[in-house]
Amino acid sequence: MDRAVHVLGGSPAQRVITHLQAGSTASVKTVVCKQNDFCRALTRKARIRGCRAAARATEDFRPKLADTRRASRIQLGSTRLKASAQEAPVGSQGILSDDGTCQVDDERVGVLLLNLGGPETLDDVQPFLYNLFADPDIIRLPSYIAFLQQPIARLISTLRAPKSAEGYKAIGGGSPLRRVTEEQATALQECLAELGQPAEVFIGMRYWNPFTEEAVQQIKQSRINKLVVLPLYPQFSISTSGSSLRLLEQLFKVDDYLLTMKHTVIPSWYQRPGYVQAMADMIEDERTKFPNPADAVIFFSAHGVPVSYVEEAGDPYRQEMEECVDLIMDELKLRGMDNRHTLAYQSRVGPVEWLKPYTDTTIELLGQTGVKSLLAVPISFVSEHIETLEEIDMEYRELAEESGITNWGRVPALGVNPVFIRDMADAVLESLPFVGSMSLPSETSLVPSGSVEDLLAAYDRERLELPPPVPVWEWGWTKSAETLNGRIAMVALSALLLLEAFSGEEGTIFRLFSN
Ligand SMILES: C=CC1=C(C)c2cc3[nH]c(cc4nc(cc5[nH]c(cc1n2)c(C)c5CCC(=O)O)C(CCC(=O)O)=C4C)c(C)c3C=C
Ligand SMILES: [Fe+2]
Repeated sequence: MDRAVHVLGGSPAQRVITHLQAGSTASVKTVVCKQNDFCRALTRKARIRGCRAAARATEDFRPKLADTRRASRIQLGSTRLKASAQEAPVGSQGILSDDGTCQVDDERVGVLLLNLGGPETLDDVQPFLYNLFADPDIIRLPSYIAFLQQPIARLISTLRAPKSAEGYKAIGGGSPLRRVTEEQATALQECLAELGQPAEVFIGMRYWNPFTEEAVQQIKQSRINKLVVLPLYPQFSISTSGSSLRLLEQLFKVDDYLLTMKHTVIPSWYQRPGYVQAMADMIEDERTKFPNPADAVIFFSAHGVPVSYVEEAGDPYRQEMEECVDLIMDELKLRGMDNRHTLAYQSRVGPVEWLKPYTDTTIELLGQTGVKSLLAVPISFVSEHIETLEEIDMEYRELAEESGITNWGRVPALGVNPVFIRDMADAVLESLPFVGSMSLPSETSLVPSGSVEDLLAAYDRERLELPPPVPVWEWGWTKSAETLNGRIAMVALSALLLLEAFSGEEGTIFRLFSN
């Protein structure tokens, strides 16, 4: 079958040569290259192969590349070398024949699991926190004080580290996130193989080992040419999947191999039937452990985000979370369980307002209103971690008991639950037809104006055929007075933090961040 080939530049000679070496027929129409030797190599290779038309066509275009290191899009002439874009990954094997056709084969599928990462030892806690707070998607500073991001991250991570370390100590001295994510990767890889789709599964953590940068190197080494990016967060948030995708975008933008690799993103998957079913199964199991299961309040506790993310920046997190809870409750109702339920947000950090209701105040309130049985369901994450093992199992359980709740239960995180893993494998299989390389010339930013819609569009040209895009979030200043007030507060906060840091006294800000 003839397939259109689009070759993007970079490490150019090698690419074209690889492209010309094996395989069979496809046609090449457009070549985007960064450097002149790309064209030179193409010419040489075409000559060696006796492909005169191709040699002439590429030679003709060489002068256009002279004096420029910027990418250029070159139409190679429709009759000699035909190509339309976005179908053949660089690195795929192909041969260019005299009529300018070249076939592409050798599919190497990869799945990149994105996750947060967590400190593995107590010594890792402060540097892990530094990486987290240095992320502009976690602490969003106005552009004119963006240069303070790193000093602020250093300060807050130092202030918070003792409290965080206490939590990690209580759960065995480190986060289980890496181990669980590795188990999930292995299970997913095995499941995909069983389903007849061999794929290599990689892990890219945002703030700790194994870092996303390493995953990306492994993807290159494995010469993956079809990549499915799967953030391990069921619901999308700017602060989690958004941040990881933004980092990935930066890494892709500066790497020619990755820039042209076919890939797609599954931005969120809270609505997938397998995930909903797996959650309902786990809730059903734990519910039966209560003396009177029908009385247990099903208490969904999600990791919070600052309210400004949702109300100013358009983060779809709260909406996706509420829909997710509704879907799980619908499933439980279908199974004959009509328990009362509630959703609250935990783990707030720092002095700003976070999504409400807060988990702690809701537990107290439920206790005050006479609730005796409570089943906690961690909803925003699929692995055990500090927020489930320490915050829910220890802090909130204690608070529940103090509030008069006598029967406590907690649904485990999904981990390698087979229904869940199978659903993730299905999600990968379903996304494969949408895998396509990026269409944008490499000098253009892949995230043109920081909107998530554009970000996803850049990652997946077929996005519109996938479930509807998440709403746009805006960067920088907006005109609303509230935003302005928020920004001013942030500047004031930064100033206070610096003042406290220099004075060496523990003031309000210290207490806010270290609690
Ligand atoms: C959906 C999940 C998560 C969202 C949303 C999220 C936002 C978010 N988190 C912080 C600050 C911290 N998070 C920390 C740990 C942590 N966060 C998540 C998940 C989400 N975070 C997980 C799974 C973990 C635990 C990882 C582990 O080690 O087990 C921490 C460190 C722990 C602590 O000190 O409490 C901080 C700090 C912010 C500011 C934020 C949104 C802006
Ligand atoms: Fe967090």
